[in-house]
Amino acid sequence: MSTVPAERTDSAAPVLSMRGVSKHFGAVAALTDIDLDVYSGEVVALVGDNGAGKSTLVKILSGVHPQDAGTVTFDGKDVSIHSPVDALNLGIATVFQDLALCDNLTVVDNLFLGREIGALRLNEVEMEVQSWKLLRQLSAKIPSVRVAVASLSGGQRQTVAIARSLLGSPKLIILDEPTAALGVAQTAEVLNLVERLRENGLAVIMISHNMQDVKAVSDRVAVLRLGRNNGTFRMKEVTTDELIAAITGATDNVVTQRAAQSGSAARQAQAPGGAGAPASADAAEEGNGK
Ligand SMILES: Nc1ncnc2c1ncn2[C@@H]1O[C@H](COP(=O)(O)OP(=O)(O)OP(=O)(O)O)[C@@H](O)[C@H]1O
Repeated sequence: MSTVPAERTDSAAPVLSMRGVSKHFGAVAALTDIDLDVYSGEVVALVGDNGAGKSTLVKILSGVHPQDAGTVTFDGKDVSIHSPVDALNLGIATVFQDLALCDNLTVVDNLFLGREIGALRLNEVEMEVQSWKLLRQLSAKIPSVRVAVASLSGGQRQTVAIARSLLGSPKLIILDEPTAALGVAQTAEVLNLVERLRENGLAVIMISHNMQDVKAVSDRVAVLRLGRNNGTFRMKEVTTDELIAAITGATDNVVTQRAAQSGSAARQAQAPGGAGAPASADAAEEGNGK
């Protein structure tokens, strides 16, 4: 298994940087000491088994839950995200699985719900023009913006939800299982859309349980296991088996090796004579590729 962490070495700063982020729910440690970087113009898949902490991480970034510890840096500034409005104002948009669309309203109405154009009298024409502009930018296949969202396919509904999140001009868009429950053609449509987001320079975090989708569209993949980082990999350099091993814990990766090595170094240092601790610590540093 690859033990090289996929940290980027280019000079651009990440748009999102999380360091040491932890979150407890009572006695449950949902996240412990999480680090995550996401750059503009890249898609990072966030994967992990059920209960690994993916939703909790996303909820911290979208202002649903505050973290207990750690820092979040967004667009070069340390930020505190106390509410969904804070997240949106910063430029972090999240499309949750339920999509939060109103089925009985049209595509235009859903896109502009709560931010209608026109103070006293709605400017329907302008909203329709803006809707088509937005959907064209995403190469979206929507038959008409005047049909009720209820009549659209799952992929088209996902498209409308993503387009809606773009109206606030976010820098980071988080997609929570965007292809869950979609057929083959609709999945392809949504994955194309994710590529458009990347082409438009957005940073994208995509939660997914589907390794095919992850491989198809991600630049990097961050694995969570039991609420901790369990490796970040460049998509081109990792096999599906390696990813599954990191998700299930079937194979140790650099993070768990490092923790084990630090533990054994500490134990050796406490042993009579204490020999070996510095060498083990060095080995751990080398193993981390630093
Ligand atoms: N509001 C909450 N109250 C109590 N415990 C919670 C809460 N939200 C999450 N947890 C716990 O935190 C841990 C991480 O859950 P989380 O939903 O973040 O995982 P996940 O990776 O998104 O899982 P899934 O893929 O099943 O959605 C789990 O043990 C879960 O039971």
